[in-house]
Amino acid sequence: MTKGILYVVSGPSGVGKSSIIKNAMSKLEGFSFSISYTTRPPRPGEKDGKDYFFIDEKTFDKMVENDEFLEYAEVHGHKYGTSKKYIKDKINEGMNIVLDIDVQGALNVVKKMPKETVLIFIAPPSYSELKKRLMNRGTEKEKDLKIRLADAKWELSKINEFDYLIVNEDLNEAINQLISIFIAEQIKTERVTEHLGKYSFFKFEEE
Ligand SMILES: Nc1ncnc2c1ncn2[C@@H]1O[C@H](COP(=O)(O)OP(=O)(O)OP(=O)(O)O)[C@@H](O)[C@H]1O
Ligand SMILES: Nc1nc2c(ncn2[C@@H]2O[C@H](COP(=O)(O)O)[C@@H](O)[C@H]2O)c(=O)[nH]1
Repeated sequence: MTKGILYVVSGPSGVGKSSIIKNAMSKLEGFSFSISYTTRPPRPGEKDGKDYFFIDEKTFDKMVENDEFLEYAEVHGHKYGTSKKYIKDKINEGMNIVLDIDVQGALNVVKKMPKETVLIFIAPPSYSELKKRLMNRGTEKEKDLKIRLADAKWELSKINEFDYLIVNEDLNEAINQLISIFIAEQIKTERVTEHLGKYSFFKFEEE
């Protein structure tokens, strides 16, 4: 069975990761989104089991103790983690998985699953545009907004560790670029040649 690919989409808070991922995934089949666990309180309109699994600190710490996370991190003052079982099961079933996680998390995932992981960084056209997007979204209080913008500086310094860089200036262009990465990675020679059983061209037979 062909293994799935783990697409890890990362970048500063407010850059547009969720907007790009949701749009790209709505246009493709065979992709599944990994819903993270978090101790952050839900925002208005967010649903448990759809946007995140919203859990308390005690439950989160218990999951860490039980080794249930592929990776977990404290991000902008809250804890976030990726389910190890979900990822391993889906990848082994041949499903492609999309993760929306922070930069520390992304770098930890690639260490654990280097063969399956594709790292994609989403950058803003400028720092002031990032600030504007976060402020317009209006989901964070002044204090949290400052933390997210301060964290962005470190995150942006890690761009070179990623396989792909998308600058999200025009949203539609960014969506198309993500879709292109998704598709191109599926036809990488190293992935295709592992599963050539059903084709005969490589046998150089005359028909
Ligand atoms: N290209 C764009 N131009 C202008 N606004 C954008 C663009 N892309 C996304 N936005 C807006 O920026 C805001 C932040 O986007 P989004 O919530 O998708 O970011 P995010 O990276 O997922 O944030 P977080 O990491 O905090 O979850 C939203 O209000 C979204 O509508
Ligand atoms: N390391 C991880 N980071 C995660 C995970 N799930 C989400 N995130 C990242 O957290 C920030 C903030 O998200 P928000 O929903 O509170 O705005 C963002 O960068 C996400 O990508 C995870 O499981 N692990």
